[in-house]
Amino acid sequence: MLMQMQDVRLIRDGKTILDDINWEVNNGEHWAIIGMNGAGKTALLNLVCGYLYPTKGTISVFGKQFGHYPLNELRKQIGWVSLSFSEKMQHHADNSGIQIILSGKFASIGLYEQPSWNDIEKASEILEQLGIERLREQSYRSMSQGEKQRILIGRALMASPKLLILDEPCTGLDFLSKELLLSTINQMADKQQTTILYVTHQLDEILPIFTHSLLLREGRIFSQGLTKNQLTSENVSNFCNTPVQISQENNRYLLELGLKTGV
Ligand SMILES: Nc1ncnc2c1ncn2[C@@H]1O[C@H](COP(=O)(O)OP(=O)(O)OP(=O)(O)O)[C@@H](O)[C@H]1O
Repeated sequence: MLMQMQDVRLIRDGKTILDDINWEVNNGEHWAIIGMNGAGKTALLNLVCGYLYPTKGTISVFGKQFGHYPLNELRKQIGWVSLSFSEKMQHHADNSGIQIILSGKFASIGLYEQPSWNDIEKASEILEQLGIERLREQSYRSMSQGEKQRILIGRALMASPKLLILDEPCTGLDFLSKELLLSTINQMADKQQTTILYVTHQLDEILPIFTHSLLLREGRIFSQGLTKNQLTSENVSNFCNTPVQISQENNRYLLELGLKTGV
């Protein structure tokens, strides 16, 4: 088992942000975490990485319970790609694609240590696997938003994380860049050993690689399990308190408002 939360509650400033969280992630699974704004998705990820501590309940990551494991060791094995991280990277915008990827080895923002030949080889492999070799020498500053996201995923992979968190990676991307990013994620899931937790508001981003889904509403798990059982018209209609019709086309989920009458 990779991660387990038992009966977790999180209270901050007198407000219950998460409650009754029972969730298990196993090797070989990739999870989509779906929730509206303010549902508690970021808080949930902060608990996984030990940036927040639960008010009640227990959390184990990689088989070790919190409090029994140095958090910096744990975090080295978790890659987290988010918009706030991408903003921090702006201070090192002169770095090239390969330099940014290499910095992931040292968990630093910016490259201060001399990488070995093995590191450079690994970074080159990642560039190739993600289909972004052409960004190798290009400055981060000059990359498009979608290219930056793909480089940051590469950076996270450099540390060979057991768990990779992609926090709304398609935010701000145009439809073409979004499709390119999704296809990169698809390829990566195929070739890397890492388990992905993918946070999103959008059902069309939930690729077939996401075997499992967790639907979070107002700080509680609304439902969880195999994606194909979660993303049904009935379940999603109940989840959003609005009748919706879910269909699948080319292995992608589509959502339409309103139920078809069938007549
Ligand atoms: N320190 C805090 N004190 C009080 N409330 C907080 C604190 N941190 C988060 N919250 C609240 O907890 C709720 C969940 O926040 P969170 O950022 O986890 O949501 P989210 O699902 O990631 O939302 P979004 O999709 O908009 O990013 C929000 O209502 C937020 O205002």
